[in-house]
Amino acid sequence: MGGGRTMGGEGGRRWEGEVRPWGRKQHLKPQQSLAFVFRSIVLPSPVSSAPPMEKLKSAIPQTLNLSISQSNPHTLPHTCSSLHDFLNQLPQFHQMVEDLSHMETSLFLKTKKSALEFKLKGNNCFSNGDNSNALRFYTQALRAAPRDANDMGKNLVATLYVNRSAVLQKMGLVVECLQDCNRALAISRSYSKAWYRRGKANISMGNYDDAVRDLKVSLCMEQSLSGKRQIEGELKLILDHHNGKDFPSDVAKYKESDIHDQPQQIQLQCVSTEMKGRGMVSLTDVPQATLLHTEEPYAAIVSKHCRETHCHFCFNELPADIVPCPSCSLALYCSQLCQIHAIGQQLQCDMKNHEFGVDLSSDLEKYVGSVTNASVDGVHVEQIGEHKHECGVNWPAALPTELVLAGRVIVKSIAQRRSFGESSRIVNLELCHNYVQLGPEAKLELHISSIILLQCLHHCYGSDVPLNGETISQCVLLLSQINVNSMAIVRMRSSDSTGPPSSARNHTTNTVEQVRVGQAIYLAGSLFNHSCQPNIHTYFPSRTLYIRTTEFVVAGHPLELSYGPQVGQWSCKERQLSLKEQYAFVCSCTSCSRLNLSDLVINSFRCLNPNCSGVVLDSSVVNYEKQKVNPFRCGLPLQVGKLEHDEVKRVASLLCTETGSAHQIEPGFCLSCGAYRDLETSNAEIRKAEICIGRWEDSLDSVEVPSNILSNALRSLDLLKSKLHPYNKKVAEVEDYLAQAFCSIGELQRAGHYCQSSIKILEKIYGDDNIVIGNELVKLASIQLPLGDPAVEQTINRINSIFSRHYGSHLSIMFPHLQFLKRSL
Ligand SMILES: C[S@@+](CC[C@H](N)C(=O)[O-])C[C@H]1O[C@@H](n2cnc3c(N)ncnc32)[C@H](O)[C@@H]1O
Repeated sequence: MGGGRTMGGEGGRRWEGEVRPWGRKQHLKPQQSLAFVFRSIVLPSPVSSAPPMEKLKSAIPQTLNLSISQSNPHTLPHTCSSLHDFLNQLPQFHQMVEDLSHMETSLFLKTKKSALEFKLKGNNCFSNGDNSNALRFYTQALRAAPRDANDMGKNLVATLYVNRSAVLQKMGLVVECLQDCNRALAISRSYSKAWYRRGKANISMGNYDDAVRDLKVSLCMEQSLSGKRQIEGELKLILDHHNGKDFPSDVAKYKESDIHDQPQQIQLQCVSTEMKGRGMVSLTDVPQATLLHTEEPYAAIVSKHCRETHCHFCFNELPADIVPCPSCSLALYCSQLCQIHAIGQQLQCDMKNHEFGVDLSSDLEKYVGSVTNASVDGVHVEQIGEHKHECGVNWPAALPTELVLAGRVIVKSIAQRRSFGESSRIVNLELCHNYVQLGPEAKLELHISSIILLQCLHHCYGSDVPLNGETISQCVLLLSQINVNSMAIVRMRSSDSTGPPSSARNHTTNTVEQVRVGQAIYLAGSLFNHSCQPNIHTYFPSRTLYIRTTEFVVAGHPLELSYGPQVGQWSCKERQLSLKEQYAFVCSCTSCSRLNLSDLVINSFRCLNPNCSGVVLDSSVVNYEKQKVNPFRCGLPLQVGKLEHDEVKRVASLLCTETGSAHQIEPGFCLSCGAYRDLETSNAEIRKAEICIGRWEDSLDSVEVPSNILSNALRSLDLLKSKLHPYNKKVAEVEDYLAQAFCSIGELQRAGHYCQSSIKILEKIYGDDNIVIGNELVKLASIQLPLGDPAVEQTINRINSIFSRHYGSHLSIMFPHLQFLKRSL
């Protein structure tokens, strides 16, 4: 279950496993093309006057358009150079580049004026006891404040950190409060208020030795008499309670050492395959749940919709004490360490203010040094600096994510090229790409996007990013590499991580959702091919890629993840179409090339013969299934090993007989007994049932589900069951919705019944140990718990076993809700 390659919405190689949240249908989303993204660029004034991409496109002469549409990697330098020459003559193109890359037009520059406005709002909220808004405004002020701005003789950023620390303390967030004090002190060591507030935070945390030292330093720094008296009072109160304890450090938030699991010594090898290009295998047998591979991204970027909620470096959720970029108002980090990773330490050190002005005892002097240097000097930071070149200009916010990611790749390549003394190319990742398979529209968009991106980078890097046919064509190919190789960094989110509902009425079940928080390029990770029935699983506790086997894999067998589509999630036809559309390849994985039971039943009809459990297929399925090799006839093992239920075998009994039979895979005819079903009539009735169910699904979001709608839905389910095969996925989906509806009206017994029925079908089409089943079992456990159903123990054990297989020792980091479920037993 791949994290997800490429650009676009759900369904691509961007979700690590299918998750079916209650009440939401999973639809195939068409790929979001660059055209779409560009059309949707909304640059707030004053940049909104930038000419839309469509205008640029329509200005391009027909002949140039034609040669671009016919271009290939060899002719790219020529077409790129011609388009560049053409665009260079257009005033609106220059205007667009100027709006995107010039600091003067930037919407993300810091200004003291707006910082002071936010500060004032924060102060007002704080005085009125409105802590959450005070927190919000101080954070806004910090985003807006230039790092060298002064406010009433003090550094404005330091003042804002101290103000925010006061709010955090009031909110009981003492660790965050202490961290903000540290940040203020890293800027201004002689800031008495910051030492005082730090002392208070240390008192709350029971760190009395530190609290006393903080207050002593604060006392030395304090100018006013009233202030001195207040600090003396506080010191007096705590001097009797010495009990030195360490406080948690700000830098502890992103520590590689938090993750104990190390990849085992499995030797992986990149091999060439006939159908899929390069691929990865292991040289030895690999047991299930083995951590095979970990890798840092070559470049990574936060998703647009997570910019305000997730750290732009490690992609974890932002805490209350957000650390903004010191140079622009766009980037946000969860800690100073992540900030340094993203922009480099240089900027921090500039801020250091070594003057002190007061004589301290050597003991206190040492203490001050340890506090004010800790956050920047105390840890080894690999300075990636991937955001540095994006600071204070519009293009990183205005251009599509994959284009900004390409910018990060190019900048890193340039830095590497410099250190290796190379100069001929701006980028060469040696990854596969899909340029030749792209349509005319997509090729044109890649040309224009590359020219715009390189213009923006050229503005910052000058001759290091030359603008010519060669460099633009390298960028075009890079974008088509990002198309097929980038992975989505996803996080599992549980809808209820706090606890069970207090009453059965209006119960909402717990669901697990995946959030796409970022997009990244992993060089070795890009060499793993796709299988619709993968044997490895990828996940991202931070921005590091982890790959683990989900089953025993013999030496030399391909190690393959899913780029999105999976057996059980979609039929073979849907998977093939999706992979073709998004990655431009015809999937030749085992599930797409050999008959398997899941693909036969997932969209099938019931046999008319009441004593037969055979499947009836429609023509679109038949066309795909007919092209597959029949493993049953060839004596090959079943590919969906976990589907060896007798009853499922019976539905395809024809296929299981090695001798063959008179029956063929033909639309409308039962594969088992050959009985004919009129699919046109069946489909008409199914459509009626679906309309009724659709109406009912729409009502699920309302507070009360009308009872007549529920009884209609139950009737529709009966109708579907009379036409569709018992393992048709539609039946599972309707039962899942019914479980949700019964939950919402407090009928948990019935909810549990439908939830279980749905899971039984999904087990047949996905296999018992698929992560999807684990996610469905989380819903079931959240129904069984309030019912006091003893079966919940077994459910939770199964969840544990499925998720351990996928996340190994990272299970508690990836899915903290499981701890809660276990405690509830
Ligand atoms: C992320 S790359 C994987 C490594 C790639 N095979 C290579 O040689 O660099 C994705 C590309 O590999 C190929 N590929 C991956 N899985 C495949 C599959 N199941 N069937 C056919 N081609 C596949 C496709 O060309 C796809 O665009």
